[in-house]
Amino acid sequence: MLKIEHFSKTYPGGKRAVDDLSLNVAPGEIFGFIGHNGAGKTTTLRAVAGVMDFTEGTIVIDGHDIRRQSIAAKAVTAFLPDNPDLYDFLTGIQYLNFIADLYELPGGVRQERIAKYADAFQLTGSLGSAVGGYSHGMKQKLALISALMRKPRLLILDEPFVGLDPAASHLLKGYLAELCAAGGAVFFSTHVLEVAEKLCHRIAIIKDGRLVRQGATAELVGDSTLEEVFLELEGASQP
Ligand SMILES: Nc1ncnc2c1ncn2[C@@H]1O[C@H](COP(=O)(O)OP(=O)(O)OP(=O)(O)O)[C@@H](O)[C@H]1O
Repeated sequence: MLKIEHFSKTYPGGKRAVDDLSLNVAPGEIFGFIGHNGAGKTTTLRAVAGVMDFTEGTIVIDGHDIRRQSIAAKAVTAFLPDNPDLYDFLTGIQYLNFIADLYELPGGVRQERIAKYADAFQLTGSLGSAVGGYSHGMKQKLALISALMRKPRLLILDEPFVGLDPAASHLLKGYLAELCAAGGAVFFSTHVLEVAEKLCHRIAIIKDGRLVRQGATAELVGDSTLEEVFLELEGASQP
C-alpha cells in the first residue's frame, strides 16, 4: 500500500531531517512511526502525503508515485496533520461538504457518513457553527471526520491521539481497525507508546533521521515493553 524507498529530505539551510529511510506498509496494516522530538516523523509523513517535496528516494502509494502521479496518489490518501489548519470562517458542515466536493463524494454517501461520524464524535450539534469557534479537540474531530468519510486506502495521521478526549481516542482506534479490516492501511506517528504497542501490527523507530528498528510489534517488543525498547535505542537512562 505504501512503499518508501531510500527517502531523504534536506531542508533549505542544510538540515538533513531524514536520511535514507525505506519501509513498507501492507494493506490491512496499522503501522506506527515513533521517534524522539525532531527525529524526522512529521517530515516523512508530509512527504508521503505529498504536501512537501523531498531530496532523494521514491514514495509509492497504492501503485502511484507521489511525485509523478500525485493526483492519483492523493485521491486514495487522507492526511491528518498534528495541527489541522481548517477554514475558520466556514461552518463545520460547510467544511465537510467542501472536502466531500473536492474528493467527489456523492451526496447520499456523504450525508450518511457525515451523520455516522459526527454522531459518534458528538459533533453533530456543532456542525452549524463556524470552525473558528471550535476548541482544539473539536477541530481535530472535524478533520478526522473529513478524513474518515472518504474511506481512504491510506490514512496518514500525525500524532492523532494528542488532544482527543478518551471517548474520541477509543472511537478512533476502532475506526482505524475498521479501515484496515476493509483492506486500507494506516501510517501514523505517536509519542504514546502504550497505544502504539496495543494498536499497531508493525512499528518503525526513527532516530536522528535514520531508521533504527522496524518490524512486527510482537517481535520488536519481545519480552520487554515498547517503552523499554525505545528508551534503550535512545540510550536514555531509566530509573
Ligand atoms: N521547515 C524546516 N526547515 C528546516 N528544518 C526543519 C523544518 N522542519 C523541520 N525541520 C527540522 O527537521 C528535523 C525533523 O523535524 P520533524 O518535524 O520531522 O520531527 P518530528 O519527529 O516530527 O518531531 P516532533 O516529535 O517534535 O514532532 C528537526 O531537526 C527539525 O528542526
